[in-house]
Amino acid sequence: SALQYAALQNTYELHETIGSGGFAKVKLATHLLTGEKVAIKIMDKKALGDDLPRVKIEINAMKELRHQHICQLMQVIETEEKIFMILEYCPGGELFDYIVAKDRLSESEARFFFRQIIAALCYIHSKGYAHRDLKPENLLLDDNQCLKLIDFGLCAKPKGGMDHLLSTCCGSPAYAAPELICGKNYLGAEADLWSMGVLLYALLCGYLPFDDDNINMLYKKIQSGKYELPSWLSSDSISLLNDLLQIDPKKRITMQQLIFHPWVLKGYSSAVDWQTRYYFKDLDRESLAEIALYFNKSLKEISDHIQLWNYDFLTATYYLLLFMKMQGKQPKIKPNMKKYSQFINYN
Ligand SMILES: Cn1cc(Br)cc1C(=O)Nc1[nH]nc2c1CN(C(=O)N[C@H](CN1CCCC1)c1ccccc1)C21CC1
Repeated sequence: SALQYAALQNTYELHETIGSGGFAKVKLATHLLTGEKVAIKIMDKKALGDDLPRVKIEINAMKELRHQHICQLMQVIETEEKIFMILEYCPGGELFDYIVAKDRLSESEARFFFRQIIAALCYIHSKGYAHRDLKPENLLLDDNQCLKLIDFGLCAKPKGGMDHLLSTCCGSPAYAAPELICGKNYLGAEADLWSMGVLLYALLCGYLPFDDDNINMLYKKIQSGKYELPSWLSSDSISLLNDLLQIDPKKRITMQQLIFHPWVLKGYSSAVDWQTRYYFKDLDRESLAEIALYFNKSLKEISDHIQLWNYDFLTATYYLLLFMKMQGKQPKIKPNMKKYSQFINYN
């Protein structure tokens, strides 16, 4: 009911549900000040139970990660019963559905997407995180064929850095690395690279390399490391799949080798440009000025507030104005929203 979401009053207008998973649902919404679409992930704290720590892990990770191929977290609202995560809206839906609709992708289209996936994971690993739940359902398309990675609820940031061993067995079985499913300690980055191999196979073939309705049979297939090579696969594709789907993580290709692999470079003049294009050293003055004007505050007051990055309504407004600018739109606050300014308590 409308009352349930008092926390979003005067700031977002909610529309239809666009996704529902176990303990959460995602609704399309409009950020009223800019008119921009956002996706709001709504979780009930009671229903979450002992999954609540996973949400905190996801929120803390997403606050640290800013990259053109990661779905941007813009605001977090916590009430007695609910947690709301306001995230970037991706109007293209899941990569999973895109592959299903096309049956399978051509080698060049698979390469176009796989280079984006490499960029996202290379960036995440460089920040000390492993995603651990890579699959086409967790890669969304925006409105110009760009992929955005989501669902960081299973990610790990080992205390001792990326060469620190992990032990939790998690993620989706069909994408899980052999060392992960047999309970050994493993390195997050190496497990992500295996999942990238499964993902690449899914892009190129339209089905999974290891699949079985019986979980134990599935595990045996994964641990065998044997998978079918359909006739349409090129020898370059076969060689890259072989490098990624190595059962022994120490024989598996590393991220540094992957970004220079011949298959990844084929048809491109440069290696994967994995660094983030989001520049936050200095804040964007035009966006700050727009906010200062609207709330009748000084540029310095707004700039100091945004620098706190406390993921309140102002943080979301700043992100959205910045994204509008990146898309070549005027970063403007809608004039007819003037009447709301006195109601909006933005933190
Ligand atoms: C499906 N779809 C179709 C169109 Br058109 C747009 C979308 C769409 O979902 N767009 C979209 N933009 N931003 C988001 C989404 C979906 N979305 C999601 O976070 N979607 C995930 C999807 N997971 C994949 C495997 C299990 C659940 C989700 C997580 C919990 C509950 C429901 C959904 C965000 C918020 C980040």
